[in-house]
Amino acid sequence: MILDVDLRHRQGAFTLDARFQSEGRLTALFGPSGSGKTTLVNAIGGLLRPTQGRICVKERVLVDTRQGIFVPKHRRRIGYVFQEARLFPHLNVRQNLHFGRWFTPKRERVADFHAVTELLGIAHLLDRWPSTLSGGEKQRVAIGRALLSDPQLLLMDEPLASLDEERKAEIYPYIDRLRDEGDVPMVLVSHSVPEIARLATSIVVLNDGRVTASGLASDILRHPRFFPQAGLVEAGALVEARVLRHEEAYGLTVLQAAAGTLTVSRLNLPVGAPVRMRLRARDIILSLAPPEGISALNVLPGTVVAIEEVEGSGVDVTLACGSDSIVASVTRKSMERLGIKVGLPVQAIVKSVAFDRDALGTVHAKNM
Ligand SMILES: Nc1ncnc2c1ncn2[C@@H]1O[C@H](COP(=O)(O)OP(=O)(O)OP(=O)(O)O)[C@@H](O)[C@H]1O
Repeated sequence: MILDVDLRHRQGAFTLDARFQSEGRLTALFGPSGSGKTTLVNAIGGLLRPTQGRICVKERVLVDTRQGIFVPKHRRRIGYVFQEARLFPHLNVRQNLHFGRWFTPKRERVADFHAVTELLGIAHLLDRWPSTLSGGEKQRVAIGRALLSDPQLLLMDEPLASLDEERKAEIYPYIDRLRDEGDVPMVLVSHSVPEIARLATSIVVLNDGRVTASGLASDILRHPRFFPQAGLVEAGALVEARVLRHEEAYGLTVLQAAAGTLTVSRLNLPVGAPVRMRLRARDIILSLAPPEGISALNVLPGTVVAIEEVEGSGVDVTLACGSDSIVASVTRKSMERLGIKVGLPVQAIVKSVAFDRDALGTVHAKNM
């Protein structure tokens, strides 16, 4: 288990009461402003002492108030990256990176300077001064500095929040690589659904100091009800696909997912390239028969596997489409009119596909 947290902490009128476990290589802590994300990260990092509870990172007990254990922050081997890069202005990039190693005992230094700078694409910046770097470059150096301290875990508290969309898109592929190729698990605080859909393998949803959901990113993102603050706008299923072919004459790309094929605006990706798509629950229309005479190109056959009532007049209908699962938000009235029940075969008409592309961030292909 990478993270095992069960803690209570009071600060003023606010109480954090958080319990979750995560095996994720990148665990996103998601929730609205004031829900307790930073408080939780600070408790894991040792910047605050929780009133009560237990925190384990990779099976190592960092806090156990019952047993009187509280490992001080400099002994936790946890790297921190904040919203602002906080580089030392009087040190160049190389010196800033070496500073990361300063507090790690020599025998415990395993992170390879060359490998880290290559992975983050900062090897050509080593002699530059922080003031000459872009926001995205500064954050990559800050991540490198944290990694070179040989942490057991990397905590990132909204590291991209102060960057514009273009700079964020520049950093995403590096975080993808760290997640997939590096050996340091990460915790990312974020309140951006597209960001966590792009990066997270596990998600912990916080609301008003409590964990309202936690689990695999693909499971959590399917359910609109876990994202009340995002409304139904952002939530949806994550579906992996590959570029099957391009239809140049129409400016379209056909993607192959387990659920079927989907046609979207021409993507600048080679045939065979993997794409992670988000099919938002509110962008799925259900039909009992294969639709005819409509302009939508994306219709996926599926079977209803679950129906969940949500607040208000809505219902979440989960479909199995091949080995993918897709959620549609429909009104209770539509559900009754169509006679939707578990086991019923239906057609999911996908109005719009949101997906991520390296270096381009999230793109929306509408009304295909
Ligand atoms: N030192 C403190 N004393 C009293 N209350 C505090 C203290 N620090 C934070 N709080 C309160 O605790 C709550 C949780 O704050 P926290 O910063 O953890 O939220 P957050 O989810 O990280 O928010 P944001 O996304 O805005 O950074 C807030 O209501 C905040 O006002």
